[in-house]
Amino acid sequence: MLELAGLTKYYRNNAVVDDVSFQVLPGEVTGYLGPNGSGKSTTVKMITGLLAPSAGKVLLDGRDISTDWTGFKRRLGYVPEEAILYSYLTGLEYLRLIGRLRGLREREVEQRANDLLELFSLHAFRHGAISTYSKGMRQRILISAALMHNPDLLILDEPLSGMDVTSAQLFKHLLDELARQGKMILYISHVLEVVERVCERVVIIYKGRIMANDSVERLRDLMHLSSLEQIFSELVEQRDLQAVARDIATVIQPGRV
Ligand SMILES: Nc1ncnc2c1ncn2[C@@H]1O[C@H](COP(=O)(O)OP(=O)(O)OP(=O)(O)O)[C@@H](O)[C@H]1O
Repeated sequence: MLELAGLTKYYRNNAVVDDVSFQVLPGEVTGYLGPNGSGKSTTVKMITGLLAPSAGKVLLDGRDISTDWTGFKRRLGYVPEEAILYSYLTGLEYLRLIGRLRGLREREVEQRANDLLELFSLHAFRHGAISTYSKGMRQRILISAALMHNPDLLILDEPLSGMDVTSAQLFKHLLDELARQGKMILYISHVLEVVERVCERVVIIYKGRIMANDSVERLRDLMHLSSLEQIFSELVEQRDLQAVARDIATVIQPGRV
């Protein structure tokens, strides 16, 4: 089990992640949902070791991950929000590189890289440079790379961005399958409909604080609302979007300055 315990990050005197605690259980896809700027990526950066927390800790199976980064990273598969890839490598070369860095045996590297490329419909493009790939293809390469070493913890930051409908459906089935195998999966998104379809449990964050942590079903029951979108707008203060849209349209009018 992955556990966040009182995780906090201050920038200057401002807590952008404020006492965040929740668990990611094996066999479940846990959604981490919040609007832009709510603190999702900052939380993920603390889990993956890219940022040091101001307070709190992250535990994997009861052990503070900062006491054994190497052991933790061996168990982690991470799909970052921004695709940072060696774009001059081909898809196959990239997966080989990742497999070797992950310490897989050469035969395993070849087998898994080719199998994943095939299953993600990238095999025909395996000898093309990643720089020539579309956004959706890059995303599928990133997901393949995260799966190469068969991690038991997966952290996926907006993994569907740029993916077409078929790839997205395949990905949803894949998450179900990986959860059934007992993996821990944390799925970060600001897209409500996606989280609702993909996750059993959802943690909602707003302005750095947890607003809700429950199963999608229970949240619906509690709030007597049918969709996560309605629940979300109940939980977090919504700006008057129409008024903001009107203001934007007004400020760009000629003759205002
Ligand atoms: N290095 C930094 N210095 C100061 N403030 C920061 C820094 N990084 C992030 N923030 C602020 O922290 C808050 C949370 O940002 P974060 O990127 O975690 O949000 P998010 O939920 O991931 O948003 P998005 O959905 O847009 O990716 C934002 O208000 C952001 O401006």
